[in-house]
Amino acid sequence: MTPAFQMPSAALASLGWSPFFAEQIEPADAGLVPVRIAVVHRSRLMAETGSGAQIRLGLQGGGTMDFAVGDWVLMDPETRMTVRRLDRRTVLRRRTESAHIPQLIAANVDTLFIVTSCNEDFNLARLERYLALANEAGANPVAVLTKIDQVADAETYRAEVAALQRGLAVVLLNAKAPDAALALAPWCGPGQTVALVGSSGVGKSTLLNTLADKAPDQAQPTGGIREHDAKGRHTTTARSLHAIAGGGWVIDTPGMRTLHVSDVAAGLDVLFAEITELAPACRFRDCTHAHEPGCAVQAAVAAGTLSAERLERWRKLDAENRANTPVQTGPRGNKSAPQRSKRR
Ligand SMILES: Nc1nc2c(ncn2[C@@H]2O[C@H](COP(=O)(O)OP(=O)(O)OP(=O)(O)O)[C@@H](O)[C@H]2O)c(=O)[nH]1
Ligand SMILES: [Zn+2]
Repeated sequence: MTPAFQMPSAALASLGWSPFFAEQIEPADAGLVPVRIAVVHRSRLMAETGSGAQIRLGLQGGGTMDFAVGDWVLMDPETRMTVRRLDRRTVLRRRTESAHIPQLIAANVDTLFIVTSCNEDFNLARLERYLALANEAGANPVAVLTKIDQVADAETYRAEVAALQRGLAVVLLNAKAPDAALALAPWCGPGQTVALVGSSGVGKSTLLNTLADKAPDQAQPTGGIREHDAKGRHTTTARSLHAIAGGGWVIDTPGMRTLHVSDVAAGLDVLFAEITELAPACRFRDCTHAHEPGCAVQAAVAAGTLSAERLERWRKLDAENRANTPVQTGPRGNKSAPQRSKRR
């Protein structure tokens, strides 16, 4: 009935629609229209339709908690009610200290720009936290190092960051320079969705404004001119989907003070692949790579092929992840930290 389902229009494709979503359409969905969530407010949703306009979506009971910016939903075009959400290709989420349920950050993100500055914010352990999040989400991580104009030796950071994960792309830029968007162009383009994450003040809003090529009156306030609330926190906390000049979509996220890891076991395995791959050679299947005899990981440290600092950072993140991740099954329910996974 709706031609969009048989053959997605160019507009839908440029909005990020792909066979992954088209395959979820069932005969019973005839007449419904796919739209993409652009803003999630407490009690309402705004969506992009592919025609350039945002519309307000109605909800069939329940709040907006289960929706993330970037989600695809099927809408009844007459009532503009949300009928159902399509399965996500990727999903970024984090558990805040107080929340029992992981909070949704963004959905269907192809590339995660992990933004850090070459000055105060620069920290390998912090980058590893974001990498674990990206890996777990299924998004391709790209490390974006800003403020290269403020340090003398920006290039020296490149190799350190690239070594954090196999195949990791690293981009160095001045977020305020007009050519900043050019450096990120390989990951942007029609149908591509990127998200910006990182600490407060590293240049995410500056990059967003460059990418989205916004008129000054529509621009996201940046650190210099931003208002703060009574607690001294930034007031811009909403995340939203913005069109990128030249194609693609960018989702901004509020600056995160501390990213606690949880629910990222698979993400850590990808990040620390060199450790994950050595573990099967350890004598004990549940080796903690700390003091056990016959530990292949400790042997690699002794041989100089694995740095002790890297192993220590793995240990810390792995322990934090286990402590913060509730057990899904088992008689004790959500009470205890999981047992060591059997890696063999
Ligand atoms: N010199 C220089 N200044 C930058 C660069 N990137 C950002 N800034 C400045 O740093 C300050 C903070 O930048 P924002 O873009 O607001 O940082 P943010 O990451 O969006 O911060 P939150 O919104 O709090 O998460 C602003 O004054 C920017 O102008 C850069 O590459 N070089
Ligand atoms: Zn071991």
